[in-house]
Amino acid sequence: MRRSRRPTWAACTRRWQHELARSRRTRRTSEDAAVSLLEVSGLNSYYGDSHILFDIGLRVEKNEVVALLGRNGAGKSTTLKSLMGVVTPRSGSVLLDGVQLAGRKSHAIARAGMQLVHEERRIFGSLSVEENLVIAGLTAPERWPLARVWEMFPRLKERRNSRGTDLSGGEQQMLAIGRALMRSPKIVLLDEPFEGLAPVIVQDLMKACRTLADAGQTIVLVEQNLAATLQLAQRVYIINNGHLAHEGTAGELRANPDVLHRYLGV
Ligand SMILES: Nc1ncnc2c1ncn2[C@@H]1O[C@H](COP(=O)(O)OP(=O)(O)OP(=O)(O)O)[C@@H](O)[C@H]1O
Repeated sequence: MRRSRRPTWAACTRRWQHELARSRRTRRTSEDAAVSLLEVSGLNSYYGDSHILFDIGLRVEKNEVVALLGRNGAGKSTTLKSLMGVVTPRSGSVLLDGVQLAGRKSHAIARAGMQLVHEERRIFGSLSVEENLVIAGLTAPERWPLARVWEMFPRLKERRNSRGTDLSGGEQQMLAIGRALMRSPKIVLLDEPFEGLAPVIVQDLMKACRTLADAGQTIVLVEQNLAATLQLAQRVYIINNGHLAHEGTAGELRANPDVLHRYLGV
């Protein structure tokens, strides 16, 4: 009787394998939960002697749209430029998918999977839409097929043979975003994509950004258009005089007139 109650060797092995698999599953889940796609901490940036960003910290999860809001001159664009290495932060950490990017050159940061769409768009005016896109993808380690950009921005497909200078402001902005996407980025930083565009064009572009977000593209958005921002973003950070002043979901911000008034003047 006593002997029959003892577990067999095979039963021990099965139990051990089961425990091992369970611990692996648990470990993978907790690691995934702990590490965001982008983790920024203690970021300090200067222009010459002027201290512009003070200990900025933020996180962005994969597939998330996160917005940076704040008054003019608050430091939003400088934050994007500091992430992208256009401005070299004096201290702090920028981890993309666990890789440290702070202090690296922009081209290395681009190769690591981050793309900044500048406010001034930076497209080649003398080249066609298609040429602009193909050139953008040339040196990328991975790239989107053109068909995927056409799918995201059907308007660009219609204008594929038009020169950059012949496009409307909204089309140029689509092309600038399309150029970033050609490099198959893990994260796209959009600096004021709706700036200077007519409301009807903003609606078109918003639709395209929504499609992009729904397709799982991770985005950090800096934008003055609060209504558009709160429609697109799931979470929001407010920067005030170079300091992080507020963090929350878009819904929480909408329901918080005090914060809206204090930091955004609305
Ligand atoms: N190249 C530069 N040299 C010196 N100071 C700069 C430079 N660019 C921006 N600044 C200053 O840094 C501060 C933050 O500017 P930044 O452009 O980051 O603000 P922002 O929140 O993006 O505002 P905006 O919406 O007006 O662009 C401002 O005081 C601005 O005058």
